[in-house]
Amino acid sequence: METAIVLLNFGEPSEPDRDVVLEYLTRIFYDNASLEDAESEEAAWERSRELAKRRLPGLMEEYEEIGGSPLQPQATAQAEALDETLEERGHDVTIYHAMQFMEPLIPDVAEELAEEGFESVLAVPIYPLCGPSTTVSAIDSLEESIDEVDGYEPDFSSITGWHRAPVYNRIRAEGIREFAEEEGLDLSDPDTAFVFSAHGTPTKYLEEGSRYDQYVEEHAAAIASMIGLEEYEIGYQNHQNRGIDWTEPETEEVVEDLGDEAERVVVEPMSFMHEQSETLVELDVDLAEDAAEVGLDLHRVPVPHDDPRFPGLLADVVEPFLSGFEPSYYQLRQCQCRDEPGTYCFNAGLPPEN
Ligand SMILES: C=CC1=C(C)c2cc3[nH]c(cc4nc(cc5[nH]c(cc1n2)c(C)c5CCC(=O)O)C(CCC(=O)O)=C4C)c(C)c3C=C
Ligand SMILES: [Fe+2]
Repeated sequence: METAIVLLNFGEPSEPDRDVVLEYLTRIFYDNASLEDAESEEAAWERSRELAKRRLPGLMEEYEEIGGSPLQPQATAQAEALDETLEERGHDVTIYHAMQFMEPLIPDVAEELAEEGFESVLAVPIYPLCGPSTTVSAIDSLEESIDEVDGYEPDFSSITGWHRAPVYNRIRAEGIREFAEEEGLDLSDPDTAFVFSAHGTPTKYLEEGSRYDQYVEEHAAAIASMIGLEEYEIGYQNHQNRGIDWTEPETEEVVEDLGDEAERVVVEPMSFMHEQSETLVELDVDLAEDAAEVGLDLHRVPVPHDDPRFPGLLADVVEPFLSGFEPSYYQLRQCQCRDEPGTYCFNAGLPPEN
């Protein structure tokens, strides 16, 4: 029985093309339409187009600055590396990658899976920290798209949160250590501040039960203790377009406040497994400028998208599904963020907050 593994990503335009970026933004806003109370689906699309038009000039500027996003080639390389690793391990499997908001779009990939007739499909979102608008929404979208294909009913499973996988933590911790060494930084120097920067999320999603902020906090604590960091800050990169509340504090504010305390700041972009506008522009350009204004040199840790251990980590995570043994043998358990049959993660045992 051949299995398809679908690596799910956010997607980002490879070229700064206005029409493409407008459509990309419209899809993102529509996917998050539940943040507001639209009266109908048509009204939700209308509102998404309005928000997209408003956001377009700013985002175009970002893509022009970097000549388009490198996310797509990096995601393709990850899929190829996983393919090779699984082949070396003797698994008969085909790897796809699908994007929530850019081609190859999830519904198109679902059609392809049906045409090829895979009997089993495993969805693996490449988001290190499970969240409702990314991990959960991407899996929902793939399962719904498969359901919509007439007469196609493969076994469907998915893996949501994998930030607790030990190898992943080692990749991030060693990445920080190596970067500090290369840049000649002493992370224990009181003049060197450290900030974990996470993509933010609307607080409405947390109120509805997402544990994203807790994952951010526990992962930052684990990495800090692996690298012997006693003091650090967490900041969120927010996308406030609708006048609703997002996670606090913002990375920008955190860095501005550090101006009185340190000479430099090291920033770890903990939410990402690809370089993209959030790292290459929001951090490397905009945040570096904000930091300079308060007298801080900013050093941004690179995203370990091509770490040679990453394909092995993904292969370990998917192995029970390919070999037919019980995923709980590897501590994978029923996911609580997506409480659907066949959805597994490493996070189910999260202690309740307070
Ligand atoms: C490659 C680009 C992006 C990644 C990866 C990404 C990850 C990510 N996003 C959220 C939560 C939200 N993001 C939202 C909007 C949004 N995100 C990106 C890009 C990436 N996000 C863009 C271009 C946009 C559009 C808005 C903008 O200002 O640029 C939203 C929706 C907000 C809304 O509808 O009002 C959410 C929610 C998380 C948690 C995450 C994790 C890695
Ligand atoms: Fe986002």
